[in-house]
Amino acid sequence: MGGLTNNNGINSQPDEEGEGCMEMVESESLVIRKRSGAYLTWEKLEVVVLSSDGFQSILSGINGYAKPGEIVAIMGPSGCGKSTLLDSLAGQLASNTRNTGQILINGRKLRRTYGTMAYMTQEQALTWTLTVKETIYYSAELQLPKWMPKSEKRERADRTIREMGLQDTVNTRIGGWGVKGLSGGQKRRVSICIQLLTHPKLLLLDEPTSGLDSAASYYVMNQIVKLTRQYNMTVVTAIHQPSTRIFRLFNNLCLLSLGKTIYFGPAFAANQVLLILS
Ligand SMILES: Nc1ncnc2c1ncn2[C@@H]1O[C@H](COP(=O)(O)OP(=O)(O)OP(=O)(O)O)[C@@H](O)[C@H]1O
Repeated sequence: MGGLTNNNGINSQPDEEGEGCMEMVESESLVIRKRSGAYLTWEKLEVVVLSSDGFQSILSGINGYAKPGEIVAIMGPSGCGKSTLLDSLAGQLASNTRNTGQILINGRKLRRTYGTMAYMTQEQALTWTLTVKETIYYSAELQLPKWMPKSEKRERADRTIREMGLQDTVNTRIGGWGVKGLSGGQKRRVSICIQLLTHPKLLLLDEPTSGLDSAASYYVMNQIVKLTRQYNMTVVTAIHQPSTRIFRLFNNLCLLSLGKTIYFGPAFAANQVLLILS
């Protein structure tokens, strides 16, 4: 079947539970309530980089899980392997790497179908000449399935714009290269908005708050928490030095050091570990 392919290379077909079909005949809110979640597990993950001298280990024996309606934060010093873990979970590792271990969603291997997964990488590119509305409308056109009427795509785009608090900026250009446009925080929100369009069951975010001040960071993370609960999403996010207020929003913490898990468990219970490490 030839469905649309979005910017993550995900095929815009109904997933194995046929949810795309349900959406054709039922209201969105009903579909959201009916959606089963994605229980993600990763076990004995190993990632190595291949080079002319042999190979170098980047991740070693990593285990963890993420549940629907909850957020797992991946933390650790720069270079410890946070992005590599997210790339592995997304099935988007660089071609010079090899991985072993098991990544399962609801006990099965990841099938990259419409609405299953969205991944916001650190370098998500936006077209600086487009307005926010154009960016989100074009993304909706590309990512949402062919069978969805244009009016519904627009509705979904408008709703997602509101959910990320971007309604006052819809006619502002993204900007860049000397052209005044959105603030850094607003750009991150546009990037997240694009990923949310398909209502993914699993959302992977690499540093959604990088470059933002503490108020903007809190706003972004708090919105993500609300949407995680509302859509029963499973969220895994890499984050660098979150404030205490943001840290309290996380359910579980996966703390990495030199490519190994040094803590995985409830974020509230991690204070002692973080104190010892600081
Ligand atoms: N494709 C690759 N080729 C060579 N080395 C790589 C590759 N991918 C990752 N690495 C190396 O693996 C280590 C972990 O990188 P990774 O980007 O996962 O770290 P990180 O914790 O996300 O860092 P940061 O917080 O700075 O973004 C680094 O030393 C990096 O240079």
